[in-house]
Amino acid sequence: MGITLDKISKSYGKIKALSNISFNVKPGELFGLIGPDGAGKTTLFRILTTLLIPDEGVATVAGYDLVKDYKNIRNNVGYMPGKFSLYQDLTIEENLHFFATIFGTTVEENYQIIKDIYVQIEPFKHRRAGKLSGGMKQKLALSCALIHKPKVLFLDEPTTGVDPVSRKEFWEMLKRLQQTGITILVSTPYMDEAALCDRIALIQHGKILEIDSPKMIVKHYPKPLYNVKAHNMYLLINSLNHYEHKHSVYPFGEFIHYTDSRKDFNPDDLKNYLEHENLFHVEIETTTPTIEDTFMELAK
Ligand SMILES: Nc1ncnc2c1ncn2[C@@H]1O[C@H](COP(=O)(O)OP(=O)(O)OP(=O)(O)O)[C@@H](O)[C@H]1O
Repeated sequence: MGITLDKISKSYGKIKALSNISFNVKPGELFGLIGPDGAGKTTLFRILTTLLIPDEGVATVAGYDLVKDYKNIRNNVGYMPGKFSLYQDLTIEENLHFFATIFGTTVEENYQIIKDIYVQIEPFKHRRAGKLSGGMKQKLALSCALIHKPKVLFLDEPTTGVDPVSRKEFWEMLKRLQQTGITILVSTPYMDEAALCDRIALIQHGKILEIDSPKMIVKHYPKPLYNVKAHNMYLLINSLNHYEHKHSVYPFGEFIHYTDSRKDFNPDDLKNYLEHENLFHVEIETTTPTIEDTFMELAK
């Protein structure tokens, strides 16, 4: 029970939030939507969870048509919106019971599905949701999104504003959840999380740039990429930016990621140029593009 989208478009007045979006998420797949703020991720989630109607295009979720079968979609999907979705004045336990009740089920009936996640916040079950840490809110929101045993789970930036340890734990949880057969569509602006998905779609300005597995998506990087290092990073980046043959220059950890506009680029030419610019200890070596490099290049 996956997801299919065919030429979905949506505008808010003059703003084209989504433009001709087509892709499939296979049943049981963990699929990532990767893009910066304003790329259109939330709009896409709201359409797929039947909270917004697209201007154009058709889509199915868990085998149901977005418009015709919207009630079935609502009963069969779990949605964890990016903005906090819980009732702040209700306790952990009350929030969970509330979500179970509106879906016509009970916490006891489906406890097995959330047990792994819920046991971590159960000791605080009488605490109001408004008083929880980011990581605890996130676990509660996920428990609430799962309590009616959905076939498809939508997670909109679930780790934004969450500390690195909780982020890591969250992704371990998602992987375990995936083993139960649920289809997961998750959005994130973090490229390290993209690498943990089965497949990813890179999205910007409402358009899909590329879709592939994290391993294969970097093969879409169109040029040889180089790590460049020298004694003074500030001078290095300035000099590279002024080099007439530069195609792209991005700081990347202890290196600058550099591509050249020429087909017959010889790194020795660049080295000579940089040494003329008074840079010492210049090192240039080829490197493998990351998902972030690929995104930056395709988004140009
Ligand atoms: N209700 C609205 N009215 C007008 N414009 C909107 C509305 N909602 C979103 N937009 C615009 O549509 C575009 C896509 O927004 P959307 O929220 O879907 O992106 P996003 O990738 O989820 O980003 P973010 O993480 O910032 O929410 C943006 O340019 C945004 O400003």
